[in-house]
Amino acid sequence: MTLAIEADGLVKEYGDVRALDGLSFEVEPGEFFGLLGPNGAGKTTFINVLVGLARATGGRAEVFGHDVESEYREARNRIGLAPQEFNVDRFFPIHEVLEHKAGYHGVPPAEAAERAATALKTVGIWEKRDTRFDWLSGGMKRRFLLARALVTDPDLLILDEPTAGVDVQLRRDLWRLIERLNAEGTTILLTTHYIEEAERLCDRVAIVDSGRKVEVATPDELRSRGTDTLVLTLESPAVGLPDLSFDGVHEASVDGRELRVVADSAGAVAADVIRTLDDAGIAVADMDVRRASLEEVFVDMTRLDEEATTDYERNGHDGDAESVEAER
Ligand SMILES: Nc1ncnc2c1ncn2[C@@H]1O[C@H](COP(=O)(O)OP(=O)(O)OP(=O)(O)O)[C@@H](O)[C@H]1O
Repeated sequence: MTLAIEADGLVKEYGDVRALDGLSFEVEPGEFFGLLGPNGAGKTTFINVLVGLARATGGRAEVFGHDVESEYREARNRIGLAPQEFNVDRFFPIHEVLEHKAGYHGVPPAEAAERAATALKTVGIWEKRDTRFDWLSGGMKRRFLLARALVTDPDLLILDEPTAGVDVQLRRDLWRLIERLNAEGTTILLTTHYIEEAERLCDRVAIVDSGRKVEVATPDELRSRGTDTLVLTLESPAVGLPDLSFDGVHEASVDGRELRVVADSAGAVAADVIRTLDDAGIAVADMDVRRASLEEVFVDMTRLDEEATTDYERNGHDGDAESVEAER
């Protein structure tokens, strides 16, 4: 089966900045795939390489089997991109902007007009069709970027921070719409700073940092790598604690009536903790388990990666880079 995205050892250097440092991963057709990483991790650079806005310094990438450089047109025609920046022609009514876009991708005029209408209706701004982009509200601008990405009927929809700066209601509307597109077969590549968004929408996520892949897994798998916190409410404030250092327990602390036990798995230690408390004459009134959020795991993973890089650099790596490539 042809992969939707195949990136293999991608490198992108801007002067002495290595925006991509050997990035490799694969996205299956029909997947909802998230790209997570801190600011400057290389997410937008990766997208720019896929859509031909930046030329990789090394490695290769394919979109539905087409090399993004040597088969630029074929690859690009499969992609709809809703970028982070509002890079829209501001002088034409928005329906015309969409028609031009479809025309540029080889769609004949009558069909282009039809597609423009459909895309505007899909994102819910059809009544604004004769308005210029500048006159749309911030939320409508986000909707419009999505319409523009959809007008070429893409197989791969790339959404770079699609809900940045929109209100909660619109964010949920956009989620529903994107989920529907995915259910209808469109492959989605999403970058977002709202980890909750990735957790809710994505089948798998890649965590990238400093231009490198740290991990690829389902949100659930990633969360299970974080720690659980067992929160016990005691009948009365505890003065001292019995020894709770069972296998898998990272720490135990008490504050008044609240005892918190941080462990790899709350389920694996709960019975031992309660029995030990009971033996020590400490009665438990209530118990709750809090699983690590994807956000916590993400922060841990990117911090660990940061520390590893620093050690590596301390040990003599000079990170040299060559000249800046001419951009397309
Ligand atoms: N055109 C450019 N010229 C020079 N450096 C660049 C250019 N584009 C990106 N960079 C650098 O490459 C690195 C990766 O940037 P990129 O925008 O890809 O990160 P990002 O993960 O998308 O970040 P954010 O989450 O902030 O959007 C950064 O250090 C950035 O400063």
